[in-house]
Amino acid sequence: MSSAARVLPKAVTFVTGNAKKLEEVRAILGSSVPFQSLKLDLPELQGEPEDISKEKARMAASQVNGPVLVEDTCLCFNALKGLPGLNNLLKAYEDKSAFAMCIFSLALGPEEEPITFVGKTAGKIVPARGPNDFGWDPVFQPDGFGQTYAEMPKSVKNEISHRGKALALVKEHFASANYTVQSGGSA
Ligand SMILES: O=c1nc[nH]c2c1ncn2[C@H]1C[C@H](O)[C@@H](COP(=O)(O)OP(=O)(O)OP(=O)(O)O)O1
Ligand SMILES: [Mg+2]
Repeated sequence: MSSAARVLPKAVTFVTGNAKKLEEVRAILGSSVPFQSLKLDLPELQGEPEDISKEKARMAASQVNGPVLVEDTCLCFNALKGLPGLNNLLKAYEDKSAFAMCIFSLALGPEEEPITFVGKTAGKIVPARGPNDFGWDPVFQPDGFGQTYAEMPKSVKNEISHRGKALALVKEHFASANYTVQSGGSA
């Protein structure tokens, strides 16, 4: 079903201070979701992941005064009942299973209810292998693979990752929502 195009006052701003994240988001979204990026100082909130993400989107949308996409990621340990935690803490537990979770929230403006998109990839915590340039990539080995995130080619990580799965939903949303940017709004 196609619906009338929703006109946005300007292009979506992806708010992050993390360059590695931005690199992956660019690679995964390509030209399917036009966006610009911006680093904002936003408080790190406490609470349920989806609530935190929505609140972050609301705050970002009011600072930008326009549509924003925000993202939070955690590595959650099943031994700790899904809590994010320090890898060292896990040494005390037999159960090394974990999942990587990514939540994006899209707020079309400061007064609009954010929409969330969640991606999860199950795996286990292993002794570090591979390049050490992005967070916990060297210690997370996704189920069904012999390599850690850090050892995989980027294209493989992006295909199967928590971020890739969440962004597939973001892409679907943009494809069906049919947003257009007001002329004069930055591209
Ligand atoms: O795919 C990933 N592979 C490995 N490590 C990752 C990944 N994605 C996030 N990370 C790390 C970065 C940060 O140490 C922590 C929490 O991330 P998180 O709070 O969402 O990111 P951040 O504060 O660096 O950036 P932002 O400005 O977007 O909130 O997990
Ligand atoms: Mg953060």
